[in-house]
Amino acid sequence: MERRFASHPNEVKQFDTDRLRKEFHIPTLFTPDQLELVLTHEDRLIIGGAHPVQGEVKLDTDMKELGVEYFLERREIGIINVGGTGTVTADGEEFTLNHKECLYIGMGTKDVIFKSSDASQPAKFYLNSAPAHKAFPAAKATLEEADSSALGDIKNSNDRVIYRFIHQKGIDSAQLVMGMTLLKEGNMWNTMPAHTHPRRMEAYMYFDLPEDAAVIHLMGQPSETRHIVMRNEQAVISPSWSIHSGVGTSNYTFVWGMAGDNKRYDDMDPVSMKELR
Ligand SMILES: O=C(O)C(=O)C[C@H](O)C(=O)CO
Ligand SMILES: [Zn+2]
Repeated sequence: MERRFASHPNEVKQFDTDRLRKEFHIPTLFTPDQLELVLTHEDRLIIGGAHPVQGEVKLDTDMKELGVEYFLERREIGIINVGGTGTVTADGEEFTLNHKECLYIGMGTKDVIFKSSDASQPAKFYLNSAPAHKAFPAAKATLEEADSSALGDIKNSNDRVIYRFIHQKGIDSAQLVMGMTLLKEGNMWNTMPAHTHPRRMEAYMYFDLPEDAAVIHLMGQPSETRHIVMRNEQAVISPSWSIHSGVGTSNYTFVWGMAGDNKRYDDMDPVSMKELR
């Protein structure tokens, strides 16, 4: 498991492209038959991917790094499948996850195993895991079951639908909030006007992007922005002091996940367009 430390906005101002990417960009999430994990000290979120192709992948790491006996002893996890159909088995209970479906597994679950249903169309399980203090039941949600809202419009090139899976009025959790935003064809902007939420950090994972396409992800304090060029199936860490927005060279989908003081999706501080620099 890779470890990333938390950052101070005054320090981040000085970063060049390489350093920005080293601290915030997660280039590889899906390696065949492996588990990729990055633990950020921003609210201790673990961001990762399980990509079982020929065999099973177990949710496991060097437990010394987490100071526990098993991965979910003091953690909860949200899983969204961005690949072909697969199964997640949590302490013997099997859940089938189709493309763009979400599963939550609570604290105290000892064994989590990922498997693809068809090796020629393998599953890609994107993972966000946050520290938890209480056990909540495992629960699955499809896009139809998620709480959704339409946002933006074609005039502003940001016509999109936000699906909330794990949140205050949906799947219950200790602190994890997770969902997905789908941009309609011809729409390239997400989260503009931008916002921050000093009560929570956030991670984005962009996907459904053609191979030669990119999303120019914006981060930083509103008056001190920087950009990170993102490719398909890559993630980016957004500290609580940072905006998180992006414009694509084509439309795309992204998974967002948050951890922090509260689970109120609408607890955001809007940034006025005039403030951005
Ligand atoms: O398209 C959007 O706008 C989003 O999806 C925003 C995220 O949900 C977010 O940043 C929540 O804090
Ligand atoms: Zn946000």
